[in-house]
Amino acid sequence: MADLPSAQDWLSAPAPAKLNLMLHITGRRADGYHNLQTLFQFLDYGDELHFRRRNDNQLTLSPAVDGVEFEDNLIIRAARMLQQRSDNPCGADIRLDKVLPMGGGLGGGSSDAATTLLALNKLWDLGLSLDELASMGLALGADVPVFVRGEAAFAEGVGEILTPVSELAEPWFVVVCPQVHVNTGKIFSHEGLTRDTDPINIRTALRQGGRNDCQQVVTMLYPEIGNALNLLNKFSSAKMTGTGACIFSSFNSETEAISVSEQLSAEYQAFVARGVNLSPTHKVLFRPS
Ligand SMILES: C[C@@](CO)(OP(=O)(O)O)[C@H](O)COP(=O)(O)OP(=O)(O)OC[C@H]1O[C@@H](n2ccc(N)nc2=O)[C@H](O)[C@@H]1O
Ligand SMILES: Nc1ncnc2c1ncn2[C@@H]1O[C@H](COP(=O)(O)OP(=O)(O)O)[C@@H](O)[C@H]1O
Repeated sequence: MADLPSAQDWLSAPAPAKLNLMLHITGRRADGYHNLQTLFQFLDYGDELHFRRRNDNQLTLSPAVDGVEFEDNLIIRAARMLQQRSDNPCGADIRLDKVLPMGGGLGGGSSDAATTLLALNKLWDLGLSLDELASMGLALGADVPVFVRGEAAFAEGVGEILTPVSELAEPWFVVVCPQVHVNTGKIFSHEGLTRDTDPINIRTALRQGGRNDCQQVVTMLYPEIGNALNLLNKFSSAKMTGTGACIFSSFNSETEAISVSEQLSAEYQAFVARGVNLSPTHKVLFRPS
C-alpha cells in the first residue's frame, strides 16, 4: 500500500480576514484608482492553507475555488510569482480550507495570496524579505501588502503606504455577511461616490475613527446591506468593511458578541471574531509559541 503523507510534511498557516475600521476616499488618481485612508485590523478568523513541497515544478490546489479558474486563483498567481524568483524547480501541493465569503470586503483572496507568499518563501527557502514580498503582493491586489507585513496599519495611497499601529483596542466583533457579491470596480466608478474627504492624520484616525465613504453608494445599490446595517445598529454602531458586503460592530466581551450574533435573524450569516493587531499568519510562521 502506498504511504500516506504524514502531517509533518505539510506547512499549515492561517489566512485571516481583515476589517477596514474606517475608509475615507481622499481623491481620484490619473490612472482611475482612488487614494484612500483606511485603518486595517486583522481578525482571528479566516481561511487556512496547507503547503507540501514537491520535487518537480508542478502546483496543485484542492479544492478548487468555485468560479475562479486555477491560473486566476490568487494563491496560484502568488506561487507563480515566487517560482520566477527561484533558480531551482519548485512545486507544491496546496490545500485550502475556504471559510471567508468572496467579495465580502474581508480580504480573503488577498489574505490567501499573502499567506502563500510567506509560506512558500519559507518552504522553498527563497530568502526574500518582507519588503520584497509586499511589493510583489501589491501587483496582485492593493490589500495584499498589509497581510504580508502582518501588522494592523493605517494605510494611504491605494492601500500600500502602511504605518503600523499597535495601539488599536482588540475588541470582539460580530460580522454579518449579507449574501450579496459587491463588485469593487462598480462602486469605485459610481458617480455618486464621495471622493473628496479631507485627509486626516493618523492620530485623528486612531482617536476618532471615521466612516466608510463607500457605504452610502453600496447601500443604495444593495438594499440587503442597508437592512443588515439597520438590524446590527440596534445593538451597537455598525459599519461596512471595504466595499462590502460584510458589516461589523464591536463589543467589549466575547459573551456579549455571541449573545448579539444569536439574536440576529436566521436569514443572516454571521460570525464572532476578535480583532488582532498582529496577523495570525505571522504568529504561526514567525513566532510559534
Ligand atoms: C477598497 C478595498 C479596501 O480594503 O476594498 P475591498 O476589496 O477590501 O472591499 C480594497 O483596497 C480594494 O482592493 P482590491 O479588492 O484588491 O481591489 P482591486 O481588485 O485592485 O480593484 C478593483 C477595481 O476597483 C477600483 N479601485 C480599487 C482600489 C482603489 N484604491 N481605487 C479604485 O479605484 C479600480 O477600478 C479597480 O479596477
Ligand atoms: N483564493 C481566492 N479566494 C477568494 N477570492 C479569490 C481567490 N483568488 C481569486 N479570487 C477572486 O478575488 C475576488 C475578491 O475576493 P475577496 O478577496 O474574497 O473579496 P474582497 O476583496 O471583497 O474581500 C473574488 O471574487 C474572486 O474572483
